[in-house]
Amino acid sequence: MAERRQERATLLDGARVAEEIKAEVREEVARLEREHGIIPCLVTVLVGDDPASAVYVRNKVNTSIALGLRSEHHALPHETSTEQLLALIAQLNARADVDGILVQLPLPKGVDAMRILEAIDPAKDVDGFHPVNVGRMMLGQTALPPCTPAGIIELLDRYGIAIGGAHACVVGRSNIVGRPVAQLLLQRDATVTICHSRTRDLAALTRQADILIVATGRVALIRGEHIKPGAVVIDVGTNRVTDEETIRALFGERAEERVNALRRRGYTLVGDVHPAEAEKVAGYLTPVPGGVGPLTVAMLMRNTVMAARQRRLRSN
Ligand SMILES: Nc1nc(=O)c2c([nH]1)NC[C@@H]1CN(c3ccc(C(=O)N[C@@H](CCC(=O)O)C(=O)O)cc3)C=[N+]21
Repeated sequence: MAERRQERATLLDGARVAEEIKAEVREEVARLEREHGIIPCLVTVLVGDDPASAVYVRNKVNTSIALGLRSEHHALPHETSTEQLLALIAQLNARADVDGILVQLPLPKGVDAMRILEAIDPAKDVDGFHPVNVGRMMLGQTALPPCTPAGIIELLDRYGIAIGGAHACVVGRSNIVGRPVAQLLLQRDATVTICHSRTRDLAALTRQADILIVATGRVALIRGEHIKPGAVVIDVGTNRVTDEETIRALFGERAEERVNALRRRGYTLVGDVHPAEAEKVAGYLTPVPGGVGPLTVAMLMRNTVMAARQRRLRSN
């Protein structure tokens, strides 16, 4: 008898794995205080009033507090200058009680984001965005890895998905996800293809991937035809969709719940992967929300504790 493929992809429960990681971090925080009197402190900086950024930062603050970390938040007006931000960073760099500095992106157009990121002390760069940390990661000396890429690797590991020897295809080449996740996968001995907006035959490449990672910010860029049957699909997209028609097209028979969310909140979150089509082809799939997003926050907490240990105890 012919082997029957499973009807639907297994969902990779990022939210659950994030809870596991956070529980580990909480224990580590308690131990640091008990044994060394150290309470790691994360400082968040938000410039302007983008509503999505405000949600993300609040989530980071609340999670820090829930895990026993200290949290300090700076909300600055949209008009803040590069010089004013640099002055704040210099103060935070100099403070012995500050372990992690997170400047929420995107910054307003008037601010030179690269100058800001380069000004953060690499030892306090819990986002892993400073060129020194990016360079160290390239060399395999992963001091503070970027949170979303590190979270994706953690998710694959905790589900027992083999990376070594697999063909991993990354769609997207951003500094915060595409490039670094490709690098981490390479370090774990995957064969890595990086695709982007100028790639000629996207489907021909993505269809060869055992592990497909999509981080483009384009709703439903990846359809059923882009996916190798049984592949692991990691959807990093977090797009706010506000029209009911798109939601119905994306979720098929399961649209009702999403349409309700839209009516309640004014939007619903969707990824870069067409969920109804992907479920029929992929072997494993991360949902949006509840997939990669929560892992990003969990890894930020872990990085903050790691930064505290490395800087204050000179060990890890
Ligand atoms: N300096 C900096 N560091 C970042 O790590 C950073 C950033 N800037 N700018 C924006 C992106 C985006 N990002 C997310 C974090 C958590 C969720 C998350 O928890 N999402 C939930 C849903 C949240 C919701 O309902 O809106 C989920 O997917 O289940 C999503 C996206 C971090 N980023």
